[in-house]
Amino acid sequence: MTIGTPVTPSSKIRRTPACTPGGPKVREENILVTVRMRPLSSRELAAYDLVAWEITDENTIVSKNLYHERHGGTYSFDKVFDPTCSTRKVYEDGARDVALSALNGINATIFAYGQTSSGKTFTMRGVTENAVKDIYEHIKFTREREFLLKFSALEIYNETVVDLLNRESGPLRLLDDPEKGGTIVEKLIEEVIKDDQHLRHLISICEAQRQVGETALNDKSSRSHQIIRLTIESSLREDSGCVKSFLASLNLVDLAGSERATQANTDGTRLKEGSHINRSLLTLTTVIRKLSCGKRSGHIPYRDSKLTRILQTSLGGNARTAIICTMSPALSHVEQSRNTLSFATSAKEVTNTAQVNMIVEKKQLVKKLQEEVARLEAELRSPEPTSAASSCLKSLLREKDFKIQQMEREINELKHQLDLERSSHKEKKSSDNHGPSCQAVKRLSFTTENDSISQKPDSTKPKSRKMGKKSGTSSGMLFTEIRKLETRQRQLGEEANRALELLHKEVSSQRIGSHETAETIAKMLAEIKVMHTGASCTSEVVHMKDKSTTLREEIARLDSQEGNISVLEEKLDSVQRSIEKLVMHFPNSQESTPESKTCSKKRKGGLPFTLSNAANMPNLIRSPCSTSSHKLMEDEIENRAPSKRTPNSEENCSVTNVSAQKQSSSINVKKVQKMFKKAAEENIQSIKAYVTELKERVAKLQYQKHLLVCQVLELEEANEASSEDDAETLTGQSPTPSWIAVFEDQRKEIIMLWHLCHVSIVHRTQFYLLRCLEQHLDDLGNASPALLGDDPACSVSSSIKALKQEREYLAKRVSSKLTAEEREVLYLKWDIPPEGKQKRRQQLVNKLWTDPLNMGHVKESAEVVAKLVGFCESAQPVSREMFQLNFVPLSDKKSWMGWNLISNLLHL
Ligand SMILES: Nc1ncnc2c1ncn2[C@@H]1O[C@H](COP(=O)(O)OP(=O)(O)OP(=O)(O)O)[C@@H](O)[C@H]1O
Repeated sequence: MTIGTPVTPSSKIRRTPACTPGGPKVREENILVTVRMRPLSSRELAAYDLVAWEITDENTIVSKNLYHERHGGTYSFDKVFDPTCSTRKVYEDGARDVALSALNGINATIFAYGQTSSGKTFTMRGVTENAVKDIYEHIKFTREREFLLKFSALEIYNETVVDLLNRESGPLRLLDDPEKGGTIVEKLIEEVIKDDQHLRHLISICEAQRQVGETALNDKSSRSHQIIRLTIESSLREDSGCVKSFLASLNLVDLAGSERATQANTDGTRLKEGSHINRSLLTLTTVIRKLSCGKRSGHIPYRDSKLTRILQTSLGGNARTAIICTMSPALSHVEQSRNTLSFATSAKEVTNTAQVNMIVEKKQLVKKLQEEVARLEAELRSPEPTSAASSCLKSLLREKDFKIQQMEREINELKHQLDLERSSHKEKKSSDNHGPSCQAVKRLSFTTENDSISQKPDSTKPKSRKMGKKSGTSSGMLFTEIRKLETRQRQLGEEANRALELLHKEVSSQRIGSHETAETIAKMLAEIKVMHTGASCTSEVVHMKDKSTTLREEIARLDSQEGNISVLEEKLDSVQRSIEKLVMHFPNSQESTPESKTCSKKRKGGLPFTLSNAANMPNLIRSPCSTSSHKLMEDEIENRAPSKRTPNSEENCSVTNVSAQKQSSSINVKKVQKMFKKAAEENIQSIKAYVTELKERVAKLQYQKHLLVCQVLELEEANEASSEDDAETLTGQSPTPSWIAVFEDQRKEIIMLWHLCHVSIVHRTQFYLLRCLEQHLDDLGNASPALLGDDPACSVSSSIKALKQEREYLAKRVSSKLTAEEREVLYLKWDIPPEGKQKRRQQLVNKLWTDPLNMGHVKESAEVVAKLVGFCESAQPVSREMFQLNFVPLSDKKSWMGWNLISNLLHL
């Protein structure tokens, strides 16, 4: 038989005719729905079952209403096939046209739907066989085109996707296809088909691999949904340079059948399978029912089952679809058959918008590739992290942390704005309106050196004191913050100064390093002193002007001091370099004793010059005559030469006594010299560590300053906006909805940054749900670096490690915080196989918060984490409002720990 280009019956095509090369024509058409009734089965015959249906014409089926029930009924479809109809006829009238569309670049799906043992597999086998035959006939007679066919097959068994060509690959993940808007099955094998025999062979492999089991209704009941996919690509053989190729896929779907446990007589594994089958079919029915009410009939729950996710484009999307509904004629199954017919009736109303899928012209492709190459080249040219990769990562992490915090701040601001807008609309502008500036002021919780580290807002204070302040008070607070900042800047200068002085002393007293180094240090010392005096003068002048100056002037002034901080940073850099040189000058700098190694290790744990002990810094710089050095020396002498030990240890400290020792023992003189060297070396190391710390603190100061500037500007903008809003409210205009869009966008960005920075998932959940988990965070014992405010420069690896620990912690709570049923549902939903290298609960927790681009996944992860940390302990489900812009006012809650953390981060 010769088969030309498949033709669609004109009755089925409502708009644009068949695909025309030249542009992607969209065609809108309803799903083709046919019904096939099988003969009574031997079981049914043996049970003397009656035929409950009558096919009155090729489109109509009528219930015989043997029991004279009220719900009789007539059903009409594109075709109704009686039990005598051959599968070839079913294929020709109910599937062929749709199936062969795939040869012309239109996606096509054919599936069989019906109760268990109604004949789905029987029908789909025949349809597939016929389709393969016709496809190869078509290829044979379409010589002008070249075809490339690929084959893949999967089954969905107990909500787990398995590759039928490679079962060993285990459960497969579904990914969203951002380009085509559908779903991709990750790692699904696609095999190029050589010929029709090869294709048949592959189909038979899948049949053998599929999950089949015996039930009371069917000896070989399919326990999974099977999808065979043929991808067909074709192009004209002549290479004219601008020829379009077609690309489409044909899905041949054999669904598992709906079943009643009582009828199918299932228990154990079969019962579990049955419940999964029924659940996914229910989702399919819901999707079809909703689509039949029109595409704009609200949310279509494609994502509720793997089946509907995979078939999404075939259900109301870019595909032509044919559904063959199979049914038993038996009276004993009349209810199930009625359900099938009702599903078929809904499916008839579903409209698809299929279009010809063309591959881009070659020239365009070449252009695209060239662009891509250019982009990659540009990327290669841009500076790459080199040997200092880890420090780059650190600074990147810091930058991202900063960005996250900034965004979190902005989100909170937006949320607050929205709350305000809402309340202002409700209360119609009250004179005691809480302006947005309050929020900005509230967030200004920098701590000074003398403040306590955890400056949580005093919840006992009346709310009105915290929230009810007007912008005047806010400005006052900002002034204070600016002053604090300046004081800190001054202190830093002083400390840098002190460090240099010490270094200078050390260099001159020990005569270490070159003369040049000593001179450089002296010069830097002088410069920093000048800079420091300049800064103090400025601050005094400002203090005089205090009352008259405006916030913006303050910030401008603060900005003009930027240079000072940068200079300070540079100076510290060169100090560091000088120290490096000095260290190199120590003759035995490489051969540190085990003891000095221990000392330096100890220092790593905690620098000697923290803020609190900065005043004691000079005491910590050890001179060879200091008690500790002396002790060290004594110990060494005691260990090495006990007999020569001098009773008066004070005498050992002076050079004269050392000379005396020299006379008596040359070994001891060498020892003492060594002591001196070591002490000097350690002093320099201490100063080096201190300078490094100073540098970090200068960086923090910069950061703090930026934050302050942002907040002042924000405060002023907010005040302006607030007055505009007031004016709007008075004129009765509604607030702008762009806040919502901005909020959504920023939230997405934050989620991505959280992911990239390995931020604690509890923190993410906390922020995502915008509810207070402070108590739970305390319980967690700050398991993650994201919860620790005192180490902003923590490394990526430590973040990952902490995140891992956090996941382990959460995994331990799975059993206690989730019911067995909840766990089971989650395991199925999240594709957690019963057997795996890790425990199921760990696997589940490992999957949480892993797909930042998928908002559904983010929402579900937040829900699960919230449950695990006990957030939803009151058995209240996580409300929808939490994920939208309808937040509970924060004033009712404890303050959120996050902002305090920011101030901790800023704590110098
Ligand atoms: N049209 C038909 N003519 C003759 N026999 C049929 C027909 N349809 C189905 N059968 C027979 O009925 C039995 C059940 O069919 P099948 O396994 O295809 O049902 P199913 O709907 O796929 O069931 P399940 O959902 O349990 O997998 C098989 O033995 C099959 O050969």
